[in-house]
Amino acid sequence: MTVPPQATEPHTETTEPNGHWPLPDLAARALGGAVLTANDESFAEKEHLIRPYPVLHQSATFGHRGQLYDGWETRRRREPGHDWAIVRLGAPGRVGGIVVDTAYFTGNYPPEVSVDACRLDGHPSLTDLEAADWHTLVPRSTAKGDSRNAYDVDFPGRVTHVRLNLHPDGGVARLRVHGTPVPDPDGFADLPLDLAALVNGGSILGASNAFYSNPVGAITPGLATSQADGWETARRREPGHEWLDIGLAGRGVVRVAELDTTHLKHNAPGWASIEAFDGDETFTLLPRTALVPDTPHRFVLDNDRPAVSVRLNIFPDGGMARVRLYGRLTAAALAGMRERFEAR
Ligand SMILES: NC(=O)NC(NC(N)=O)C(=O)[O-]
Repeated sequence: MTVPPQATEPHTETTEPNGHWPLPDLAARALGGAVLTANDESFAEKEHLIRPYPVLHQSATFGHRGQLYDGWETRRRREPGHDWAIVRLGAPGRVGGIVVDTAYFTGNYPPEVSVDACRLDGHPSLTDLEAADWHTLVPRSTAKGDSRNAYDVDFPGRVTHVRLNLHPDGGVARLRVHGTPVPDPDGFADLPLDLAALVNGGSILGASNAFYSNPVGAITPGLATSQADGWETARRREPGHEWLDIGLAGRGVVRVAELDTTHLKHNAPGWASIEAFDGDETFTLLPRTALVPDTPHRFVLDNDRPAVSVRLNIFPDGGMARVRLYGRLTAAALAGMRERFEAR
């Protein structure tokens, strides 16, 4: 199916099943996720499963293989067994919840699904994956048609790949694998890193307003593709200002802040400041500073104090395409990261 890109899914559609601040989707294409293989994709291609966009549908749009779907759809199975697809997580980590979205699949959704996981660090081949030790994340469970089927997951340890199983066959529009990244500290060597980056273990802890987009975009790799890709608030009509709280990859010293207002042409904040938190202590990383629209700004900070989280204040409102906080983890934080990576 040829489906044009839409704005990325709004914040409200990515809420994590147990109701906390949404855990990011570890399978997201923007993080490097990929649908590696499927046993069957006769009706519709497996790659649709991790598209970041809301599901599109037009009824009675028949192609050479039947109705076109923005999802993965297998043929009607005439022999025993089930269908499956394997997805590589862009950010390997601990999985907290899975969403199997069957939007628009009504007469052809799988009545039951299950999800397995494995951990194969490095760059495994499909043959390696076939031979891997797979564990159950979601046992065989009922799925509804045309619905966001959300399943809680309680599975310890780092997952690198998931396998979605359809019992016995059918179509699924999207697969979201919500969780917490567990990075490999070896990848950092002894280099400074972006302590805010999701793939390095940074997280969004809260936001005063996330009306237009999921703020996790602001700590996602690469340049923002449009205004929908980043953090954008509604227009503020009361006194005060908006803010975004970011958990750092670990306790570390931030030396350079990058505040990128790219694509925010008529809605960039006028000014920004950054406060840092370390236990009971609060200190200023960046005093209130003027910003310009549609521009990546780099600020070298006069700082040698470690912090565990920061608050980015924007005045009075607007958003931020990307926030990068370059610095170094403390030795203890690096050791903690290694422990989490090695936990099985
Ligand atoms: N892509 C399809 O045409 N799938 C199905 N049929 C319709 N009409 O959606 C089916 O499962 O037979």
